[in-house]
Amino acid sequence: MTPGIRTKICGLTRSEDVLAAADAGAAYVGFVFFPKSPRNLTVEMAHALAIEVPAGIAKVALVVDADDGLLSQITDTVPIDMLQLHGSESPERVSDVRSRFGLPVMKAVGVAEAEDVAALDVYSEVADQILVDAKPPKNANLPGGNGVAFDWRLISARRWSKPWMLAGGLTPENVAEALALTGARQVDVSSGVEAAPGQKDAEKIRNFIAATRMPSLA
Ligand SMILES: O=C(O)c1ccccc1NCC(=O)[C@H](O)[C@H](O)COP(=O)(O)O
Repeated sequence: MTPGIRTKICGLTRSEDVLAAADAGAAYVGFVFFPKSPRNLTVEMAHALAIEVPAGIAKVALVVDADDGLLSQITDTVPIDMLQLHGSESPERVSDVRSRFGLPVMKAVGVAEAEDVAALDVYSEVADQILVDAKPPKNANLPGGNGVAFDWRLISARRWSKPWMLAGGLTPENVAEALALTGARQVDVSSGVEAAPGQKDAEKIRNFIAATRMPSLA
């Protein structure tokens, strides 16, 4: 087993899925606060799930262009460790959220073509982590969690000054190749470990994390 690759299982909605992620060795779990999403949680639901997460696994709250009211509601109610900003938040807003809420902030940046990569440099200056995700398809209802990958070669020679995660269309079958091509040390997955939108599949979670630990990724 190769230590070192850290996995975030995003969009958990059920207690059994939290336990499956923890048992499989997830480093982070993500809770989505976005009403249009099939993975959306109320703060009460998120609180109930968060208190079941074993110590040592970081709990991430994912929001999309959230105002301070929603962020306060989440941070006052749910014991989270990190905020994931997954909308079109500006670099200034990222800094503002960091200082107002006193939590590390991960900014998601969508990549579809070479020119999108520049934004990663900008956000890596202000965020604690960056999530290098696929840009949503044009007709998508969601800004993330679409199960769509981008061309990993676009970032294969790139490094940033902050920790970063690779996301977008990762699956148990392709994650080893994605890691080898990009050099990522952290990955984020939602759709690729689901049985249905919002319902994780314990075997897929296990297979996904096992695939990140292949000896070639040492
Ligand atoms: O999952 C959602 O429903 C969602 C809604 C709004 C913004 C982001 C959302 N998900 C983001 C993620 O789950 C991941 O951070 C990432 O986009 C990878 O998702 P996937 O391609 O499904 O593995």
